[in-house]
Amino acid sequence: LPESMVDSHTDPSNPDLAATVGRTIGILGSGDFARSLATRLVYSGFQVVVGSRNPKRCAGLFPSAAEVTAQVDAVKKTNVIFVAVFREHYSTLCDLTDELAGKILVDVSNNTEINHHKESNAEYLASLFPACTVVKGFNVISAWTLQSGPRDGNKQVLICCDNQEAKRTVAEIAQVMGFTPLDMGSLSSACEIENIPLRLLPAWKIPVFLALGLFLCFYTYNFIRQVLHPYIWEQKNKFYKIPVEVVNSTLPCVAYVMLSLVYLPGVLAASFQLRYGTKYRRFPDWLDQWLQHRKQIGLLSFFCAALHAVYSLCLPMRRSHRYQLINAAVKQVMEKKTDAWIEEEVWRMEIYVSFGIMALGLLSLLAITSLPSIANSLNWREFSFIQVKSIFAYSRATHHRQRGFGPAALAYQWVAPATPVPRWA
Ligand SMILES: NC(=O)C1=CN([C@@H]2O[C@H](COP(=O)(O)OP(=O)(O)OC[C@H]3O[C@@H](n4cnc5c(N)ncnc54)[C@H](OP(=O)(O)O)[C@@H]3O)[C@@H](O)[C@H]2O)C=CC1
Ligand SMILES: [Fe+3]
Repeated sequence: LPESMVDSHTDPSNPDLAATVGRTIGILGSGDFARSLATRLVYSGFQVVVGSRNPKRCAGLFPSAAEVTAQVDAVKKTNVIFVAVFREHYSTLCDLTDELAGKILVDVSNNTEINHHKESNAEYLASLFPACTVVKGFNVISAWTLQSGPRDGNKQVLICCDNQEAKRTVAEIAQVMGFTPLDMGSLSSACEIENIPLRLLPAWKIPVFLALGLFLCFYTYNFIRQVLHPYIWEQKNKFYKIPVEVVNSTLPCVAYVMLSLVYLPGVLAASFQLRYGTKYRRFPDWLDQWLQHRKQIGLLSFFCAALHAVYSLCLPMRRSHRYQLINAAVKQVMEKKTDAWIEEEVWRMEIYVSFGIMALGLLSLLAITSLPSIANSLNWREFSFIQVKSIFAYSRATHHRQRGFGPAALAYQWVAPATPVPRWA
């Protein structure tokens, strides 16, 4: 599992860090990534030397503090070299084999497809230059993030390498640049790191399909009840309900089922542990998966509830509603009734709306506290206070305290994952 390398290096008076600044860093390539990297390195206090096949042509594109020369010259001047070149062109660097021997090569490359090649780009580079130490890193950072600085955008730089010393050096450089290095272990993790920028919201796939499936089921049911049934049995044309009313009665159904699916796996996990009498036994895979998707399911539930609130607010805006109101008024006049007030109906509606607003408020609180930046600012008790006690009775909490912070306690949470995952996931 990834272990943050930050802790041992956060001290700004760290002599290792001080030694990194002022050091010369080499970059091979003069493309977008190389330019952004050079800019950031120069800002961070490093000497930069860029090795290009055509130094004259591209020198103007780099900050003036960076030296742009031929590849061979650049390589000779430094021990740490970022290879900002595409994998397909790695073999053209083989002319530099002698000059590169014994140096640290940082592979920053990405692929266009998941598992496109048999071996990762970094392992391929290492096989081309066996006398070098290859470190994988920085590929999860875009050229844009490098240029604009780590203030906005992803801060974590995932690093892996077989050599601890080289990995430490690159981690220190990343840290001086303002990024947060994250140790991902040996070079065999490179494949995993290279796949990260290519993944499309991996944790959201199942929850989104679940929400869509539920929506489809409930929509069909509501459509049959509110539109098809009156049409067939009473010959009433209620097709105008399709875009707003049917959708609006479907959304809360989806929201409720999704919310119950957030809490159900926790109960199942607790029963599982009670049944086996231990918290040290792994949950079955399906339950583990389910536990890990609770945050996304919860946020989608909140999304449906919020949409329902907006739809409901807009109901009286519709023309159909206006016509119905006028028709009812006309009918009332014809019947010579002057007062349509029904006390019971009035109270029902007032209480209904009030509860709806409060429910949405509570759900917003759950959703907001599940965001990592906010969840991190709460301690365990505060977090469980909001996540658990706002939903469950107090007795649950005493149960947590007896069982400690084991998976059973986690199981009641909306967000705490069953297995720790790196923040970017
Ligand atoms: N752009 C981005 O946001 C990111 C890019 N990366 C990675 O960084 C690397 C570089 O990307 P990027 O800068 O965008 O790409 P570019 O196409 O802009 O630059 C590639 C550079 O490679 C150099 N090069 C060296 N040998 C060759 C060769 N034989 N044929 C062609 N070019 C060669 C060229 O520099 P010269 O002519 O001076 O030798 C060229 O400028 C890639 O591996 C990419 O996956 C990773 C993360 C983000
Ligand atoms: Fe409602």
